Amino acid sequence: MKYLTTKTDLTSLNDKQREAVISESKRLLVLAGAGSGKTKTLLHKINYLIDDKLVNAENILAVTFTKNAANEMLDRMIVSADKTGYYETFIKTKGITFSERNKERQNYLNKFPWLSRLTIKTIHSLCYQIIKTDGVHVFDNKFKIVADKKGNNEFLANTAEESVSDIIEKVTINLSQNKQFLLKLKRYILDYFVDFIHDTKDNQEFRPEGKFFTSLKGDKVRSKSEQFIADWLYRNSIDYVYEPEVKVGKSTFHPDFFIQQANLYLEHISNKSYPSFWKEGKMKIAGNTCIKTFDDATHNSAIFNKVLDRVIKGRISNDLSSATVLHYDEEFSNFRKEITRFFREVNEVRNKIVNSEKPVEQIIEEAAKSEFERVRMFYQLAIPIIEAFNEYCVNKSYLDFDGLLTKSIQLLEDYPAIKERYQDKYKFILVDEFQDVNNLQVNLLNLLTKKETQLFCVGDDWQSIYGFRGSEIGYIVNFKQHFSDSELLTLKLNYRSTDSIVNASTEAIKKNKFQIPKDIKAVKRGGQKIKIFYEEQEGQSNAFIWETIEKHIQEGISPEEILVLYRRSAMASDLKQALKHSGHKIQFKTIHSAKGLEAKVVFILGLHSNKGGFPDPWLQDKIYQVIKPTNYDYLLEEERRLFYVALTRAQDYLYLISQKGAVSDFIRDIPSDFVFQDQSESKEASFKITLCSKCESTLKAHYKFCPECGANIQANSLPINSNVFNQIKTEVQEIPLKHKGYLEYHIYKARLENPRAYEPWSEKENELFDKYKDKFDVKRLCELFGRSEDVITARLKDEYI
Ligand SMILES: Nc1ncnc2c1ncn2[C@@H]1O[C@H](COP(=O)(O)OP(=O)(O)OP(=O)(O)O)[C@@H](O)[C@H]1O
Repeated sequence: MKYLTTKTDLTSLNDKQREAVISESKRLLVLAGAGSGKTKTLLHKINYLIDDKLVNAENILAVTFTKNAANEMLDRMIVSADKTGYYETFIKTKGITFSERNKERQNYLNKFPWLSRLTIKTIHSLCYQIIKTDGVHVFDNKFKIVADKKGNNEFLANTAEESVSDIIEKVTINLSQNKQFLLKLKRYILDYFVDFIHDTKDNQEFRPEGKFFTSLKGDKVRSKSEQFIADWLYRNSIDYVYEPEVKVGKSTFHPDFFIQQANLYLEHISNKSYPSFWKEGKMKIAGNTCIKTFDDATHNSAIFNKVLDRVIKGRISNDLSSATVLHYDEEFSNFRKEITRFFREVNEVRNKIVNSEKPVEQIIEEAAKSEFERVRMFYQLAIPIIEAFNEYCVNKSYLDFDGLLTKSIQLLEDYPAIKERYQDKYKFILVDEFQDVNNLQVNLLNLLTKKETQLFCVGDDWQSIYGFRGSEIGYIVNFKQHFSDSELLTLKLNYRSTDSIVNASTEAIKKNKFQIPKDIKAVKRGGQKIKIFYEEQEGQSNAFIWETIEKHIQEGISPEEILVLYRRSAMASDLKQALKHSGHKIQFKTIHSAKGLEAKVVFILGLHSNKGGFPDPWLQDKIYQVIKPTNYDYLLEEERRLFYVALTRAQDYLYLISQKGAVSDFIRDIPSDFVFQDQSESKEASFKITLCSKCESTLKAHYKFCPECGANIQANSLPINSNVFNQIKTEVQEIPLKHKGYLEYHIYKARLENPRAYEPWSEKENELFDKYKDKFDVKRLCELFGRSEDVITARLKDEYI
């Protein structure tokens, strides 16, 4: 590239990055793989516009997708402006709190007024500002934000006390005053969460081997038809006994139902029922009234309702209208988990409908056409809930995150003068992580952009991981179709990771069909190949991870530079618990929340092919297919992109945790050239174990004190081999299988029961103990000091070592 003199220091950029910075293109996409300096390029562009092009900072808008990313951008801008280097040192200081950081950031923004004139914001925060300023035309500018979860979000000061799920539950309770709605909801929860009658096009009618269907009353019955009868009785508040025992002479029968109020037995006849003449005869002799209902009638629920009305209600004298009132709480008290999951799905669908920009009527129509009963039933419940939710929010002046966008779009569309004001203000719009945009966001960007505006986007289609909540990878892949007269520039050098990591991740992502092929090269050469650990039992990798972390820390890597990643939080709970006592504060993150991060050492957990492993294309659920039909391959590609994001967070060391016999397909996609060769699925973890010569406990080699007897290990240990260890751990049956292979069993057990019990005593604790030991009994001392009774007793007797 030709030699260039700029006021802005662009010497730390490569040629392509510099080309992007100085480009005058009105629509430019800088496309690159991970770690290739996209954000760095975008920030240099802002500096360049201000210093070289003398653009007024007020005319620049930089958009990100998370508050963290916006803050990170601001921090990086301050660092480049602050020539003293103080701010850079400050933000790298260990242990500074979130609010200290915010305060210092604000100080610096005051110090450099041009920086505070820049608009560096999340897209939601930009919309928030738009609605606050001009929202009165389309909504209410005194609105409150309603968030998915209570707690932290970027509009905390103006967030409603109730969360989205609170409101969903509230409106559902309200709708449940209608008994039909309440029972329909209960029917859904019982059928599809409790009884798991998933995905069958027609519910199975009869299963002779057992009772699989739950009635609204809560008992288990044998067939869908019997469930229908039981439900009908329940809906009409008619008490019944299912399969009562009837003795006639020496014979015992179990008719299907006994309805005491009508003194009536009911036998339901399906084509799978056993012949009933004999039974009927006997019942008649005994003077019992037994009526029969037939399966054929159940195929039409209206007819069957009539049949039951006639044969049962007619025989009951008391007033049915005085039926007991049903209460939401009572009906669902045993199904909290299930109803919460249902609400989550309703919310998911609610968000997807907004993002799809399809009218609700169309969704209702499509759902009604579904060949799956579960889907039809779901939408019969979900749509009234969503409509009631929307009405509730309007009445309370609440906007959710998508609402911020839809209202801003409506405002700019309906009020051209306001739109022009924003267009004139933001002459330069820079978008980071462009691969994550959804329809609404692109609509908004289009409204903010006029012909003269420079739109500068950076992104990586390989890292598009928010399709599940509406982002559209098509905008980046087909950028040229969506933005006319646009240009594309590709960055090909990865500065973050070693070549094994770059090559492995590039090979893995190449399996995706919907992508822009890129030839990415690593700047860093050499380094360790990727290591894969194959667990034989769940949790067995914990010891391996612990030891690897210890090893890297001893080599001088700080714990903050170690990152543990996982697909879903549950995958890490065991390891978190196991590492709690290691004393090292390493970072744990879901892959989605690790976007944009980098770390020297990365572990990726849960790379197995069992249920809940990785890949896990959960959106395949037919409920979501109504709004946006997607096939398995499409969803699998998003999972693969998520895997790519995880791999590319690692700078130097990458460890993948898999399972023997259930290896994730994604691991198989990594060519063996990039994997540590001493590994095979069959190789077991090795443990460094020592034996305390005082009490003969087995323990980890690096322990200083024996957790059992408190002896000094350095002086009292004998190395033992892992065979002894394995022998011990298999002998102990009461330890859950998943913990075997972690720490030697009794250390683990003791530490779980009383984590602090065996830690050495600090000076302060010694001092307090001496002060209080005569004032309290042993039990209280155990509570106060978090130690076991034997330790406290030993101390009281001055026997503790
Ligand atoms: N020209 C360069 N010379 C040296 N280092 C660079 C250069 N460009 C980027 N880097 C370094 O590479 C790393 C990744 O940069 P950055 O975070 O900007 O990448 P990115 O493309 O936005 O990454 P990702 O998409 O994975 O989040 C950073 O540590 C950055 O300092």
